[in-house]
Amino acid sequence: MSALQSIKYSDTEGLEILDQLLLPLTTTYIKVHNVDDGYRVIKSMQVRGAPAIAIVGMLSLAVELKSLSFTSSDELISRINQRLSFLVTSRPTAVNLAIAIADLRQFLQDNRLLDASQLKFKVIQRAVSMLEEDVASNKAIGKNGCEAILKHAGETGTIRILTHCNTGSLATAGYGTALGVIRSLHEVGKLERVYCTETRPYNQGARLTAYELVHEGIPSSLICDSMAALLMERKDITAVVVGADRIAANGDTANKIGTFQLAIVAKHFGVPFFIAATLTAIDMNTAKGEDIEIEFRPAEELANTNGVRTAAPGISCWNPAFDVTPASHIKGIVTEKGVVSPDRLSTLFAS
Ligand SMILES: CSC[C@H]1O[C@H](OP(=O)(O)O)[C@H](O)[C@@H]1O
Repeated sequence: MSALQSIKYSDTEGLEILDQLLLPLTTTYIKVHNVDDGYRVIKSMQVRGAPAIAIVGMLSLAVELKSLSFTSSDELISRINQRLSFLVTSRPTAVNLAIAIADLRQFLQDNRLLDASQLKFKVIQRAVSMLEEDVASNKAIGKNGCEAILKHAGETGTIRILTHCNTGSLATAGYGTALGVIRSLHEVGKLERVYCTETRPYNQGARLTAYELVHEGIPSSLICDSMAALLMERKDITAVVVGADRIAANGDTANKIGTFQLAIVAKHFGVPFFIAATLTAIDMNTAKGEDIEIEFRPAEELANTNGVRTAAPGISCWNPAFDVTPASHIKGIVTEKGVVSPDRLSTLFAS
């Protein structure tokens, strides 16, 4: 059965995103007509996941440009740069969108001599190509991560994986990063069971990862975040595999809140901790984890569940959406180009 599709794009139908705030009980697609819509659905987390954020952001620019005409490439470039400066402020921690924006700005500079219609066509083509490129990258991540975990496990029997948040088809253009590794292990018949954390307060695990795993019949169990230590003590977990929103040059990794404590518990029990991410989540311009901006989300997202107040009225909330796992707690970073230790990220970019 095919995985769930978070992003739909066609030349004729334009751009639609699956409203992930309503999953898993309601499946509703929302039309995105321009960058204002793109910014809104990203900031509200109707679409989320570092790769999906980058793809929807760039496709929202593409659909906006298709509705406009320009008299010169200078006018086109000025419009695009102004919209990109707005779009990049939608969510600060994940770097994928910022990298895609920086790459597009360079592309515009390098191709500023093209006429407006040629340049507009190429900008739209770049955005559309991100969909296929992301799926291909995720499948390579899945293969590389599967091989690395089986090698660590000594290829004997089947294995048990713990994962956090949602890093599957709902966080990407398809297949997923950490969940792509899990899919690959399942496809080769080596996955005994995957445990997914609830991932409070947005519940990406309980609502989205569990949805993907059940949808595809992958053997899985849901745990709440506070059960992770007992799980690793009692269930012989082979490895922890999670995603990344921004990997600093020294290998420190920002990911969904709760990742850092999983890494601490994994280190305590000697369970290898893997990050799975595309190269576009690696930010070599940010030296270390403490330099990564952590997004804080509205108190209501912590105090409420499905819009119903659960916390005592009047209590204040501290609601960071991410934390940073130090490189010292990470065994390997799984990418589409291979698996490296956190201190060898630069080798991924060597020509
Ligand atoms: C491959 S998704 C990467 C990353 O994005 C998620 O954050 P959010 O749901 O807030 O967008 C989570 O941290 C995933 O690990």
